[in-house]
Amino acid sequence: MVDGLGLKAENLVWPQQEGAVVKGISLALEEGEMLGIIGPNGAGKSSLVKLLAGVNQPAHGSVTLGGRISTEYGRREWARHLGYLAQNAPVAWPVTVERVVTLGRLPHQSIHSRLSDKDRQAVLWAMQAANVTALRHRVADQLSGGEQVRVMLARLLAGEPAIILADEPVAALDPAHQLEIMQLLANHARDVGPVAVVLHDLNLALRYCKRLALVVEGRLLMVAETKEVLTSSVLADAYQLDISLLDTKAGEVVICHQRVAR
Ligand SMILES: Nc1ncnc2c1ncn2[C@@H]1O[C@H](COP(=O)(O)OP(=O)(O)OP(=O)(O)O)[C@@H](O)[C@H]1O
Repeated sequence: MVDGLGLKAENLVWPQQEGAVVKGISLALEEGEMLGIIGPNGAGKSSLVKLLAGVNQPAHGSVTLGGRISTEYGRREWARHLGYLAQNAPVAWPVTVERVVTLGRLPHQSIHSRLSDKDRQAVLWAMQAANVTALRHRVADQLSGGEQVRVMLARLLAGEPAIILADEPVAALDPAHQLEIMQLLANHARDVGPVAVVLHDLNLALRYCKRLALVVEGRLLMVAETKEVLTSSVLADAYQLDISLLDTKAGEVVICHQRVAR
């Protein structure tokens, strides 16, 4: 990570002050953490992550990486530090999975350079990490939705970014692959650099994220330790949900929820 200083957003407003979707959010990713971003549909989570990722520029406020404002970075340099996985990112190209994953090396290559051994190793490692090696010769746009998410994650990992921003990466995955990808992201946070992940599954948030940022109507309602956010009163406010935390025999805590009676 650049200077070990991480990613910091201050007072982000988007798309403009009038009718803003993101209404003045400040947030910093801490070293070694996997931050969960939660909140109801339409709250502004994806819009926030696109601002953090530099996909959209704020009307007000700033994003800094290692103390430098995001707009001072060239696109390749930025992409070497920060990997962004968009929500429902479709694989739009009728090329092999291996080719798609290899595109993840672009930030490390000059325009006409050939693949180096390091590039090839990174691609093989990324395919293995995202569990798509068996799919490597398949045509990417013919894969299932869940397989495509894993391919796009492999493409991101091949770029070896320090920071990962992932927008609902597990929404289309079966339970086993959900756990696999969440563990992969948690390992990245522990060993490489911070991860911010948008989640709707509160049980996954509880299990994998030490801190949660709760976004409601374009504002950061709360950013705190996961167990402080996942309480009955906070979730009743944010989602109109009645929740119970249940201790299982295996020692894990599970969230059960139902709509608050109107
Ligand atoms: N380019 C845009 N211009 C104006 N409004 C937008 C734009 N993109 C999204 N919105 C609106 O901003 C609001 C927040 O959308 P966003 O996708 O950020 O929410 P979200 O919290 O990620 O939702 P979900 O959980 O449903 O994915 C929505 O009302 C959406 O219609």
